[in-house]
Amino acid sequence: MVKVAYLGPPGTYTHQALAQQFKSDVESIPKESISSCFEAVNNDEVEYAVVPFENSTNGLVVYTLDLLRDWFLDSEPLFRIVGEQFVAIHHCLLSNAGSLNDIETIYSHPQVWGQVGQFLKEFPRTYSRIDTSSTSKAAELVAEDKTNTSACISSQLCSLIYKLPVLNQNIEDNSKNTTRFLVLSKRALEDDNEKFPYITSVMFTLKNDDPGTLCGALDSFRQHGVNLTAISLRPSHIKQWQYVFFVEIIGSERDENVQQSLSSLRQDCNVVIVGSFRRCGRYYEPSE
Ligand SMILES: O=C(O)C(=O)C[C@]1(C(=O)O)C=C[C@@H](O)C=C1
Repeated sequence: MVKVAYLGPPGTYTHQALAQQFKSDVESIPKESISSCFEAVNNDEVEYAVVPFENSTNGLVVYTLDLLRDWFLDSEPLFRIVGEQFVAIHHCLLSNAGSLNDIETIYSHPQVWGQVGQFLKEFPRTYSRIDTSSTSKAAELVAEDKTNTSACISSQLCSLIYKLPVLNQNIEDNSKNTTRFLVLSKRALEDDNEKFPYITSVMFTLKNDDPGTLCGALDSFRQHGVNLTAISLRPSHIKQWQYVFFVEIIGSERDENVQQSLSSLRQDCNVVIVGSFRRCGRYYEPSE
């Protein structure tokens, strides 16, 4: 039986990502925050943790990016990103209210508001918006509310778990709305799908701010024929206006051209490899 931590309580989209990744013989352990998922994997309470990383409509989950920076920038922990999952995200409005006109408060996770902008713009009345630690926490709160004037934006699964009627479904702006999740662990996942490429996730800071340093850093990948597919940045928290850059490249850290590109990147940058893992097949078809 493998123990896996996830952002709880039960019914989150992260819980669905976990179920997609670990099909049997799994003990799912809900945590109150993404940061407790990192801690659980670091202190061996669990073998794996699943955390949200980015959404196709609303972008990066900055909490996760900041945790990666905080755990990896100074000291490399024993765990890494060992896999990814993609979940097709279809949001519902759940409530015990008789109609939308009775709803005074809507609860959801902060990542969600930007995914359902159109639905909320057309909402028939004014309401207060309250952020929760997850979409299922929102459902838990609405289920406990005896006034029947609150609603949550959560998954269809939450309607079953928390016994809340679905007032509206598929309220996401984009029908292809998808969230990407990361699997963290001290040990690799079984590598069973050789037809998909490897992805390597790298974090770096610049050693100096001379003209061309950042450009040269990125050119390390081009020089060695490595496909750089994503770049994001966060404040480094070391020095004012210094950034930590997160990049993703196609290829395994064991590939010769990846190793060469990383050694040329190291000339002007402090570099940390955050993970090197097989691309998940759902990247191509998230609802498969
Ligand atoms: O609250 C949840 O259900 C989560 O799993 C978190 C989360 C996120 O952080 O992006 C995951 C998917 C959705 O994009 C909305 C929320």
